[in-house]
Amino acid sequence: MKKSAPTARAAAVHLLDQVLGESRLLSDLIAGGALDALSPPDRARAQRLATDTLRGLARADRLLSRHLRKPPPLPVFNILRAGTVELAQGGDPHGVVNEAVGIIARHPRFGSLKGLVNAVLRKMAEDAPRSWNDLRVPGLPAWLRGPLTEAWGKAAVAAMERAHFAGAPLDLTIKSDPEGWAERLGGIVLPTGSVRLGDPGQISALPGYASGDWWVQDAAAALPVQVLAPLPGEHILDLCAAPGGKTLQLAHAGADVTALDLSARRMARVTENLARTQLTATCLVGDALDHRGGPYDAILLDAPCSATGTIRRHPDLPHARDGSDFGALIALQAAMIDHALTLLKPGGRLVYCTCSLLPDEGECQIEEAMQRHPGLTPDRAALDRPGIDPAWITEEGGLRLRPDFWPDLGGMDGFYIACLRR
Ligand SMILES: C[S@@+](CC[C@H](N)C(=O)[O-])C[C@H]1O[C@@H](n2cnc3c(N)ncnc32)[C@H](O)[C@@H]1O
Repeated sequence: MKKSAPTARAAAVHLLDQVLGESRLLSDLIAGGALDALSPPDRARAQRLATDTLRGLARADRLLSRHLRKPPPLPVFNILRAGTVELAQGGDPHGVVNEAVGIIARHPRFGSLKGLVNAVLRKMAEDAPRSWNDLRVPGLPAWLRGPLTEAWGKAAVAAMERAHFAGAPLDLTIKSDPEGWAERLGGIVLPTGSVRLGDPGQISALPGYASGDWWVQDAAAALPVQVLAPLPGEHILDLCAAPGGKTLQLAHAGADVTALDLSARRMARVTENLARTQLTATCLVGDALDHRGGPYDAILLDAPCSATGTIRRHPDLPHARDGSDFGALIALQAAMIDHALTLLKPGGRLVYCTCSLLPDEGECQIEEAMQRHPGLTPDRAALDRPGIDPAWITEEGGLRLRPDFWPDLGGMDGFYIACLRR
């Protein structure tokens, strides 16, 4: 018998099973082809439903707990969770309940629980739209909430949790004429020059995508290159480059860019992005710690990190991670800073950044690097850029960005950025 084509809802539930059951990240699952059997609009729907469900998981569980004596097996629970979130968002009860029942009916082990799914989701059809907004904003897990509260205080963490729950708009870095593109795409120009769109729909269908006039990049993620301030013809090493948003900025500024990343699969994205935007860079696959090139006028080190600054867009992260890899990442970041300094021209600049909210991956790295390397100094003047609030500048001379900043504009990713000179 021919297997029926997967639906967006079934694919979303399967993603949830893997994030919550196997601690897999959505980005890895999607890059590994998890949604390839779907049409582009269904792919977008499945991804949206999975991310919305992960964002609202605590609320969905709270509502469901009123009608479940104990948590059901994970695949059943996830169908109920996704259904509850869809219903809370105003999904058509008939369509949501029927398809959820159909998905569980086809499940090889839990098909017999279709009656439960039907009964509970019918109750959710009444409860969820009515009660959803009265429920508490979902909090971060203890492993992350603890260190963040220690660093930023309770009120700031509560504001971050609100920002995580609100999700993220789509930001674009524009080659030229941000005002014109903002008008064309129905967005706004942010104080730092990025263009922000509210509800963009299918990104690849937007004007300017195919012609390479812009690329997707959170406004905070666009700042490290603004701080580095590349000049035409400068030799610049982009040490952890993929998927390449910052490589594109450097190349667009006219720098002679060498872009390197450990992952061949992710580096292929850099090559694709360069081709689409008609920009050039030398692309290398390899370990940053083994790279022997230069000396370079400037180096951008966007080091691998906990990515805790990107939870607005990646609500799977708190569910799929537990912080056990932080120690190894912090050690790798320090080793990368030390190695990058060996590749820099005297007087050259190293911009270090991480999309992390943890001072151990930001402020502390820079303080410790300056202790290890006498003569290394923070370039505070480099942080004096349009749209950068002086209140974001830290004691040791870096820039701390948080998701709860720009609350009226829709927030920004969490980042730490410092420009060092030697
Ligand atoms: C934060 S991401 C970089 C994002 C990128 N700069 C951008 O703007 O699109 C970190 C990158 O570091 C890469 N990476 C991890 N370990 C590495 C290593 N030892 N050498 C080089 N790259 C590494 C990962 O593959 C990942 O692409």
